[in-house]
Amino acid sequence: MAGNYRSLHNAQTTEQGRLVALRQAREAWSGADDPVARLYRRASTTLSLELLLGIFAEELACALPFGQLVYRHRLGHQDFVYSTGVGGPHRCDYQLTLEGINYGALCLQRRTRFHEEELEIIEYLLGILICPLRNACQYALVEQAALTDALTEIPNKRALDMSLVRDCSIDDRHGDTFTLILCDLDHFKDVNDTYGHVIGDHLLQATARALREATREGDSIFRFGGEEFAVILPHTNLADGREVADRIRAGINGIRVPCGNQQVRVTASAGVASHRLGETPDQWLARADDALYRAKNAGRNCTHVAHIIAGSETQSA
Ligand SMILES: Nc1nc2c(ncn2[C@@H]2O[C@H](COP(=O)(O)OP(=O)(O)OP(=O)(O)O)[C@@H](O)[C@H]2O)c(=O)[nH]1
Repeated sequence: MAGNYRSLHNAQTTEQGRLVALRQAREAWSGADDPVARLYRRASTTLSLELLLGIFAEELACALPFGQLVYRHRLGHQDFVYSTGVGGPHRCDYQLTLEGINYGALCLQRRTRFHEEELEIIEYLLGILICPLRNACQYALVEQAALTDALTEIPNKRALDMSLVRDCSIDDRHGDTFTLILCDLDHFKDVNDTYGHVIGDHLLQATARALREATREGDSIFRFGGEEFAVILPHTNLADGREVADRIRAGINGIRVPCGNQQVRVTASAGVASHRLGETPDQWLARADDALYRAKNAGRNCTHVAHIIAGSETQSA
């Protein structure tokens, strides 16, 4: 009995000792104020690549002076670039890999050369960065997939909604002109019914390419619904937006999808609306949709614009 009590007592003492040691280790770690402990702590607080690299740059700057940090990585179908500071003639480059997978390239530059012990510090801190960096890259890919249409590989309706909100507020704050084009393939149901969904899918993919070709780098294209696409043109007024819509429609008219001994082709209708100050994303979208509706009613294969004349809204072909 006495032996049992002693071993129970010893076990409790050991448990308590472990707990105290863990507590002390945790307090020492969370209270430590060196770049290594801080980088460990801070890097685990975010899945944002941009924030993570900002944290890394801050902690690295506490450990050694550098002029510029540039990080580049191809994430899915987008290039991600983070850059901070001003460069110099001396540089060190790192290819960041974990378990054989590439997680981008990081380059540090400054005016004086890097010493051996400084390179060791950089490599040590990169060793801490790599796991959180992998998590952030994977998160960015998931986020990208959630905003991308799987068939056409262009941004989807969710991405359009986010863009409309952002562009409305930029216009309201800075008076920048944004024009929205809604573009819908004509009688697309007939294409599917006559030639099958696979041909329909090829046409949708070719339409996304035609949109890309007819627009500029700074313009944004989206698959809005089944056979409906949207384009947002920054710094563009209604008249120029209309021209772009016609160029897009001409591009779509030029698509030929081979099916047996036939070439399947399609036309498109478009509705164009420029954002008005104070207008909500839904109101802006509704005006473009209304213009598109009128283009369809006018016989399709044409562009209609929404605009205001003396306080009342009219459409023009
Ligand atoms: N192949 C294919 N078809 C799709 C996809 N998404 C939607 N559709 C088809 O697009 C067609 C849209 O038909 P409607 O809304 O009647 O429009 P429409 O036939 O183009 O007629 P209008 O727009 O009035 O000219 C339907 O047959 C949908 O099945 C897709 O991802 N792939």
